[in-house]
Amino acid sequence: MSIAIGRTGVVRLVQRGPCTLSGGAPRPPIHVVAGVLRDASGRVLLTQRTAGRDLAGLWEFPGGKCEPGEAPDAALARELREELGIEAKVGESLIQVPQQYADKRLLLDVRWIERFEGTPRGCEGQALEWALPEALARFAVPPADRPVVAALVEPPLCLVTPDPGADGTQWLERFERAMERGVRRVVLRTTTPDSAWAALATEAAARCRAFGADVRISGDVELARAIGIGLHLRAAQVRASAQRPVSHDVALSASCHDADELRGAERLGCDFALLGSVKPTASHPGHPGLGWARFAQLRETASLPIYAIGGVAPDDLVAARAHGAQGIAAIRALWPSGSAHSDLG
Ligand SMILES: Nc1nc2c([nH]c(=O)n2[C@@H]2O[C@H](COP(=O)(O)OP(=O)(O)OP(=O)(O)O)[C@@H](O)[C@H]2O)c(=O)[nH]1
Ligand SMILES: [Mg+2]
Repeated sequence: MSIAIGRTGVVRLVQRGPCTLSGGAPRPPIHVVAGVLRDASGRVLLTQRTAGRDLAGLWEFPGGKCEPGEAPDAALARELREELGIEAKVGESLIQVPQQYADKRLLLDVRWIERFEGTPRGCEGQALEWALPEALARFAVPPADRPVVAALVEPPLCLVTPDPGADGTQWLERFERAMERGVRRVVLRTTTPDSAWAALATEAAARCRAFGADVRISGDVELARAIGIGLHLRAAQVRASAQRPVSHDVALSASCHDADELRGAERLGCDFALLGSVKPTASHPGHPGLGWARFAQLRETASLPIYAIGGVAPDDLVAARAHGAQGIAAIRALWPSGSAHSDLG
């Protein structure tokens, strides 16, 4: 595996095989803790890796390796003292990203910094930049940091729509209610694509625009073009696509089940993937689900943001983030029931 800087400034992994010891056992990950420091105007601190170190020149969240026996909170407070000259109160976890590099496996454990004393400065000669979250995408970052940046700025929930059935009006009402309850990313999907679906999807896309939500259509390049929204590829389409099916100014994402498909999604320049099924689901009887440990292993091989899908609900968000997921994607768990008072929960 080698590392290449892509068009978007994100550094991408070029995978040539699993990162293993000569005997074939995976190397244990290096536990790296990093902190998200914010200033009064909500800007986030990035620091630039200095010349002569791995990933030199790239921008990262300040932090470093846990020493043997050292607790992660203490390690992060020590790193921030050494690197920035501040005393920091380490807070909750943002995301834990397992990531394979050419020469090592990493667990990038990112914590919010609740508060700090002192003014951060580059004690090791590193450059510092405070950037608004929406500007973070402009920085060239290591592969493990791409899911971290996404966790800071992109929606944690992704609704995949259920079939509209016979009552399109009711479907649209429920769709709007999902938006009202905070869904800000949608994959419009049906198993019965027809002209009624095209009309409904057009309506749903207009609702998304009104709510400022990101929206893509599953599987149908022509319909995506006609409505003027992003495209979401089915896993079989990822496998069948030699090149990106839409131009770079059209948002592209994909559904994946394994490492090959994740690599395919990354190769096509998808900005996120859905990976599952994580848990057993009623729609796939007899399929045990990947489980969180396998989800994290697959997450390691790619650097794009990945939502967990399949039997998961908003209750699973903490587990999802602890296994490197951007969040959870769901049909049922994000689709409001008939009662106007029931919650997404
Ligand atoms: N601190 C930090 N390290 C990161 C990030 N992303 C990422 O891939 N890494 C990788 O994590 C590894 C450990 O980080 P580090 O080099 O800061 O470790 P350290 O502060 O203990 O420094 P040292 O080993 O040079 O003494 C490096 O390989 C680095 O490239 C990030 O956002 N922050
Ligand atoms: Mg460091």
